[in-house]
Amino acid sequence: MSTSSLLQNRIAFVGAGSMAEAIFRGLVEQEVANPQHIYVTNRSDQAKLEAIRETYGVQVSSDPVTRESFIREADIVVLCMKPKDVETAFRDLQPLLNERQMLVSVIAGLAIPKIEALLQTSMPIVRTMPNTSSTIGLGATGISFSSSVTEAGKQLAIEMFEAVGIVSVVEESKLDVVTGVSGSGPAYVYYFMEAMTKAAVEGGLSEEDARRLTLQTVMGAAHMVQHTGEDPAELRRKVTSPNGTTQAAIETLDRHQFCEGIVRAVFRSAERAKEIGEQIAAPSASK
Ligand SMILES: NC(=O)C1=CN([C@@H]2O[C@H](COP(=O)(O)OP(=O)(O)OC[C@H]3O[C@@H](n4cnc5c(N)ncnc54)[C@H](OP(=O)(O)O)[C@@H]3O)[C@@H](O)[C@H]2O)C=CC1
Ligand SMILES: O=C(O)[C@@H]1CCC=N1
Repeated sequence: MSTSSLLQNRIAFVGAGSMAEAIFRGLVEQEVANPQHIYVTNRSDQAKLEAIRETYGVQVSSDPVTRESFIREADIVVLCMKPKDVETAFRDLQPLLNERQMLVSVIAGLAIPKIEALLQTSMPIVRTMPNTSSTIGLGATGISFSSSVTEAGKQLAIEMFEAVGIVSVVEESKLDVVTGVSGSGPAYVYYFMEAMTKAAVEGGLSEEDARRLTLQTVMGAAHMVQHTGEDPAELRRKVTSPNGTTQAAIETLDRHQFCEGIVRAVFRSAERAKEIGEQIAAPSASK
């Protein structure tokens, strides 16, 4: 029997896409929240909501009246829409919110002061950057808090994201870097896997062998870092015999600026998060 304090809370998800589903799935499967106290709403995709209700036993609605009462009654409101939909969504949300509620945002780049300005509120706000691996409980989430979040509120938010993986509490100014590292990060690993598989097939392996060998290599390497506690650099050294095959491969990666490419990608993602946040209009510009 779970003793989670989240169990006492009503949680409304505004947006029912991949990030929202990853989070409420974790809450339901880990039994840290009561499915009957989880409300899921979206803009228009009723079929998606029905599928969610059937799968997770949570309450769903895109009917405006029910949706409004879900949000008004919630203790925690989780903002899970795309940045491009923020202005419209926030306009509808603003009259439904009150200062005893806590807001949790997963929206890339959208800073806490901007959320406060758009919603004209000083209610407690938790800004997060999760990733899609939360779907299978292996998420990595960066989290930060507005000054009005209480210690109990912080614990609730941490508990929410620990239900789907690990959590690092960081200063808000660091959340864009978190976006570059772990928010977008799964895509870099998938891209690397695509390249490995392509090379394997070009080298004459079957698609199936190429995929199996690539997957096990990535999983094995990640588990080695976790289980041995050794630095990736040290583990790499153990694979790399002097003047052997791995050394030849790493030298080739270096000639193609592999490391620099990754570093630049992380910072470009972080920069893009900031741009996206800045492009969401301030209240005066949206009127
Ligand atoms: N995907 C990722 O890897 C990550 C995403 N994020 C952030 O998570 C957020 C959501 O991304 P993701 O889940 O991928 O997006 P999806 O497109 O999968 O889902 C977006 C959801 O928002 C709903 N929505 C749109 N407008 C409104 C509105 N006005 N009111 C209520 N609901 C609305 C959509 O409803 P409908 O379908 O009915 O239109 C849909 O359910 C983004 O802000 C993104 O920056 C953060 C970390 C990682
Ligand atoms: O690509 C994006 O904008 C979102 C945010 C982090 C991961 N995906």
